[in-house]
Amino acid sequence: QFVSLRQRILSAVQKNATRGDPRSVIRAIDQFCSQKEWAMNVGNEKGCILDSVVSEVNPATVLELGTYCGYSTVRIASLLPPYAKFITLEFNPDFAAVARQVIAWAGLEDKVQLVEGASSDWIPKIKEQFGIKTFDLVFLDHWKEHYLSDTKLMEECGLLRKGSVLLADNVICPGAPDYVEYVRSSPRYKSHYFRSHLEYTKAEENLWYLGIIE
Ligand SMILES: O=C(NCCCCc1cc2ccncc2s1)c1cc(-c2ccc(F)cc2)cc(O)c1O
Ligand SMILES: [Mg+2]
Repeated sequence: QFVSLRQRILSAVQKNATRGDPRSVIRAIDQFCSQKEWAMNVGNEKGCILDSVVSEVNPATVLELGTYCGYSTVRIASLLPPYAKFITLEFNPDFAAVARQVIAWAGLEDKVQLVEGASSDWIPKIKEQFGIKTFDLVFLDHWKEHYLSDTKLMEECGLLRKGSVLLADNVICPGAPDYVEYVRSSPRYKSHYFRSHLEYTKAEENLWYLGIIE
């Protein structure tokens, strides 16, 4: 019968990755997506940039918007200090179900809280639900047309502080032009981009780095 792409990604992890070894989980997904079928994981090229930003920020609190199969969730969680609080939001319950199993296979289920639902519903509830004051790092990889509205919502909810870092995937492809325009023209942000390519392709892409300065 029909097996969904996300199920095939999970099977590739369970077949080719070692339980409790996050790097082998990442490698298994990248091999599957570059050799068998494209999928919208952040991928290894942008993933290495993500790793370097996580390592540099060394965040105590992290929010990921858009879990998908948990590929970037595993990359981030494997680099966090033991006391860190990491929340990842996923809207699609089928993606969330696969991501939970991928995160568990990597042995990182205790480092991440996967929350199902829409970012616009959850962002206003994070402070009281999870006892988090502000986020040191936010990785935006969900609906591209919600990057701007959700960034403004996080500001309004007091979830961002001076020094918070926002890292956004896909600002070129599929693109988040209103977000880029807003953050580039705002005095509150120091922004720059990392040149890269769309996952598993040669298409031009950037990761957009944002530092909150006020
Ligand atoms: O749409 C993308 N990613 C978001 C999926 C939306 C899932 C959501 C999560 C969530 C959580 C909380 N609230 C609301 C939401 S909505 C995406 C698409 C491409 C792409 C690139 C070229 C193509 F030809 C075709 C697709 C590449 C990427 O790296 C992506 O990230
Ligand atoms: Mg993406």
